[in-house]
Amino acid sequence: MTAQKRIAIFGSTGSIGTQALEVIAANPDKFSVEILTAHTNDELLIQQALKFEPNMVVIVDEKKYQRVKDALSKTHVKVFTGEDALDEVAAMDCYDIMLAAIVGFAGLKPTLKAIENGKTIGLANKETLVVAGDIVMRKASENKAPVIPVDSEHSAIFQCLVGESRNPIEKVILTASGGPFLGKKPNFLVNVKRDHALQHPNWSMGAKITIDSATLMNKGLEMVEAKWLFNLKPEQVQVVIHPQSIIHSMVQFEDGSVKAQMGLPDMKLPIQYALGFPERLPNQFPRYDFKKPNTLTFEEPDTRTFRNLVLATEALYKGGNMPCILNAANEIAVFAFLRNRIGFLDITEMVERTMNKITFIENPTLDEYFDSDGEARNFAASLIQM
Ligand SMILES: NC(=O)C1=CN([C@@H]2O[C@H](COP(=O)(O)OP(=O)(O)OC[C@H]3O[C@@H](n4cnc5c(N)ncnc54)[C@H](OP(=O)(O)O)[C@@H]3O)[C@@H](O)[C@H]2O)C=CC1
Ligand SMILES: CC(=O)[C@@H](O)[C@H](O)COP(=O)(O)O
Ligand SMILES: [Mn+2]
Repeated sequence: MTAQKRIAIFGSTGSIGTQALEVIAANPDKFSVEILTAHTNDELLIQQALKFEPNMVVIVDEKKYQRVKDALSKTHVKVFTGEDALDEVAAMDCYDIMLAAIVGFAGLKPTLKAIENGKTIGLANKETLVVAGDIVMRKASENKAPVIPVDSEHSAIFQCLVGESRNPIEKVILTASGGPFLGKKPNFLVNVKRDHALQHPNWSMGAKITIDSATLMNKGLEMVEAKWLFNLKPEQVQVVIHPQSIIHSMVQFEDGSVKAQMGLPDMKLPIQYALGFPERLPNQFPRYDFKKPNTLTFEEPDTRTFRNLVLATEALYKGGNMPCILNAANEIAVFAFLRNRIGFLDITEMVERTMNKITFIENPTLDEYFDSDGEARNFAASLIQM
């Protein structure tokens, strides 16, 4: 019997984090939970800690610390608080695999810390690679820290590449559902509100990524993520709309052969695959039924309407700090849209204006990525007050 893998879930109270805990609960002989972290959701963190009895938890919001500490006082769970605590526990010896499931730029620093300590990373947080993919992948290689994708498209590509290490990739084809506004035009999109944009047709996810799917920025971020994970040139990354989300992505090899990974849209599968890798673990997840009449369709993205895909492609080709700028502006814009401060189409407008404003750096240091992120956020935020 193989030893239990010791898991640290950064972002345990989110959509990915809670599904990861379901996977772990179903496989107690395979996994133990050592670290759980949350931003502000003290109640769920406490419940999770009482159930899984990790070594330690982090509640980033210092106002919630005492509540968590009191609630766990009769357990052996150590409680930490503050942003720096994420980096500190990421450097600890008590775990083997970090599931990087914090949303946004905030996930970058703890993930880098885990990489510097040679941990295996199950990477859900795509923003980490969008912001500083060159540094993250270089450090991962220097520290022999495997990065196993959790994002469904990248997990699909990773699965297609198993056993193909000698065979160059011609291109990868990322599938996109098209989101809730597939087929809609700007005259419709100008009026859409957050509640409609939060209705993803196939996946149940956190709010930020759900809005990104509706604007197609999610696929733009995933293009950059794919470049770094699989060491691709920008022209080797293609996007196709596949509204059913059954094919999770494809790899085309030099002989023209295309491999696809398929299944029902359920994030528990890529989460379980990353935690269990290289083993495939049995489970009771629902299966795709080929006997049911189903049509799988593919179409070109409408980039005249969903211009985020154009902006992200520009950032992908330009490189340097441009994807970091794109990401920062997008995070500010999505946050503002979720609070009804700006309209749906303003998201793209804000990202474009920020990309045109912030100084381009071809080979940024980590500090310069942090500076670019801060400058882009400030500029994007200044556009909201207008
Ligand atoms: N959900 C999905 O199906 C998929 C998600 N991903 C990616 O995975 C990541 C997580 O997504 P998802 O689970 O949907 O997000 P959620 O919003 O559901 O969860 C985010 C998690 O991060 C924590 N968090 C938020 N802000 C901070 C912060 N500033 N510092 C520390 N922790 C923070 C939250 O804590 P709290 O609850 O306390 O606020 C929560 O635990 C994203 O990068 C997303 O793009 C990729 C593919 C699919
Ligand atoms: C589940 C997952 O990986 C998401 O990134 C999903 O792919 C979003 O759907 P879209 O294809 O609509 O962006
Ligand atoms: Mn995805």
